[in-house]
Amino acid sequence: MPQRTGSLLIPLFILLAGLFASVYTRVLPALALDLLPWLPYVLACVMVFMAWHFNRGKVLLAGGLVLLPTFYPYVESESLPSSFTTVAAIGLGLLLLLRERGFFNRFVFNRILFLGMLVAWSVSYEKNVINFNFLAISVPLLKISLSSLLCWLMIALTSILSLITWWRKADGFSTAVLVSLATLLLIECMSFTVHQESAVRSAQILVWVWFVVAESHRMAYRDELTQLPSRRALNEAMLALPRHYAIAMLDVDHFKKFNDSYGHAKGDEALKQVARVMQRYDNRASIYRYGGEEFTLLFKGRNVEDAQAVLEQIRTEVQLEQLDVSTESKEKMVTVTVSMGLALGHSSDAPSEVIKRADQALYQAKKKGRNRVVVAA
Ligand SMILES: Nc1nc2c(ncn2[C@@H]2O[C@H](COP(=O)(O)OP(=O)(O)OP(=O)(O)O)[C@@H](O)[C@H]2O)c(=O)[nH]1
Repeated sequence: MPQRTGSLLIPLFILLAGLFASVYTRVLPALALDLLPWLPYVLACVMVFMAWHFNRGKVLLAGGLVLLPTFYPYVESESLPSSFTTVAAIGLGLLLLLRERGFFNRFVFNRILFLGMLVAWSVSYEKNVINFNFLAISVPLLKISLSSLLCWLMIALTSILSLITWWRKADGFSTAVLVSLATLLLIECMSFTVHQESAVRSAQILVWVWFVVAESHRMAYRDELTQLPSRRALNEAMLALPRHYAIAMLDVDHFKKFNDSYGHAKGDEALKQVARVMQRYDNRASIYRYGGEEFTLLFKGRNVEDAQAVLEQIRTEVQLEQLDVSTESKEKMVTVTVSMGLALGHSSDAPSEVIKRADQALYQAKKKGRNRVVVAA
């Protein structure tokens, strides 16, 4: 499934479930109806707890921002959108530009101060403490005030920014921001009752709870450098292998020398490049970073038959990829090569034994001169 579609699937499902639930709020028993308006706040507490537990300062800020419009009562339609919704939208957009710096530190404090300043401006404006008369004039044709037009323009700009960010990254955070913005606009534009709004807003907060859970899972099971599944994911996959499978171990040749010659950062780039080549074949094999400069490819079922051919293709493609190691004084492009060992497994074999045989075959490939694939006997 393409990454973009995949990233949207669960957040959209949560939002749709919230919308679906909002239709049925009428039939809820009286007690549930009394409790429903509190649900977003309870979920927000869960969100803040998880943000603290997983050290996610941006999630803490997002929690405050999505609740912000609830602190100001619904305003008349002619002054749509409320400045609180505008601040919430701008704040969510700004979060996309900021780096995650943890939950409790001076960065988060400064960010809260900045958002607090925006909120103070909004309150002052909505309560007529500050008054810009020219913002009240009506815009010809659109029949809305200049202030409403400016708010809409800022929301539109933020939405475009988040759409572009999501399109480029398709990561959990940009998806949560995008779905949150869509929910803010829905709540702003639809005439929801208090209970319907609570149901939809609860879904909006659940999207963030989902983000923290999914992100922690990703951190546990993905390798940070290459973004490939990690050794932990491999260990779990080994517990549910089919009857026929094959395991290949891949190792970058002379990698210590590469690091010593061009530096650790270039070494990291080389590892990412090798990972990218292997990912071209992720429909034929599951690919994992085993550790260091070693990777594992797991072939299952019918893919076992052409495992060797796939490994040969990977080997060829890796050595054709150029890597720029230029310095200020000298331009230089280099290539790396990889060696691989392949072992076939059967239901009677312990997977750890198959990995061991693949490792021995890899050792043979190194001994025979590297840049080759050896199949275990
Ligand atoms: N840049 C970078 N280097 C790494 C990483 N993980 C392991 N290494 C380096 O990979 C090198 C592995 O070297 P060796 O195991 O001696 O093997 P080699 O130099 O690849 O030689 P052969 O395997 O015999 O071809 C070590 O220098 C590690 O520091 C990493 O994530 N990034």
